[in-house]
Amino acid sequence: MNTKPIIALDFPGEKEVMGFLGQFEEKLFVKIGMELYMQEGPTIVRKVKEQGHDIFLDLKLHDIPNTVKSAMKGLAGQGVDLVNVHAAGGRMMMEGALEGLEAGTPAGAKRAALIAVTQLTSTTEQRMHDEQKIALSLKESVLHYAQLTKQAGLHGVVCSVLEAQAIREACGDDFLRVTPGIRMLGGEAHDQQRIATPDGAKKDGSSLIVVGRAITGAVNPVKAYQEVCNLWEAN
Ligand SMILES: O=c1ccn([C@@H]2O[C@H](COP(=O)(O)O)[C@@H](O)[C@H]2O)c(=O)[nH]1
Repeated sequence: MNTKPIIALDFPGEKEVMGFLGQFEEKLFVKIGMELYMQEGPTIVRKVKEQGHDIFLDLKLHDIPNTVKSAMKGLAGQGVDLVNVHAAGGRMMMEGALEGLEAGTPAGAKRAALIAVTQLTSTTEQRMHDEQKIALSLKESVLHYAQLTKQAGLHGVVCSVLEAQAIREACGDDFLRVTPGIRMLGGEAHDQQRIATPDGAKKDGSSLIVVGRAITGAVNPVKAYQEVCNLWEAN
């Protein structure tokens, strides 16, 4: 898998996305999430793909197993490289997602890797206790979801950098730890709670980093991306 930092294309529409991508000369690894997909649908995936970029389609599916299986079957034909579900949907749902992905991938095409969100990087331990009524520590909860995800046969998880090393030790180095919540030193956290720098992420066991506003909100996004790459690749 491509290990370049994944840029979160959290834009309201195609015009903004193309304006952003047009500033880059190289092929990127980008993330299309709910904001963009809800506006533009599969067309934006096709158009970004046509430009030669790798795509993480971040729709975080979470429903009953049959529904997720069918939805994943539909997504499988869109030619993306990475897709995801919520681990809280349970083992049967994740197995269904994998079955749907296998069934929907066109013959001869490469199947997307499937990962599961553990605890969102915007969540704190206190909020998890108060709102989800999970009595474990946040790290234990993330680790539990990672192990459940591995048992279901998926390729890895979305977690924060703070849990990446423990997941690597428990689930093995091949099991992906995809970490959003990346900020440059002293950068504004916004709604993120469990954050780290790109070099901290590499040191602490991330396999892939997801970076949105630190790049898309920069005055010079190409320069900001290069700075992220330099820190990520330095270690
Ligand atoms: O736990 C999660 C899962 C997904 N995300 C997504 O990553 C990006 C992060 O954007 P920033 O601007 O760098 O904060 C965003 O698209 C989220 O939907 C996450 O942050 N945390």
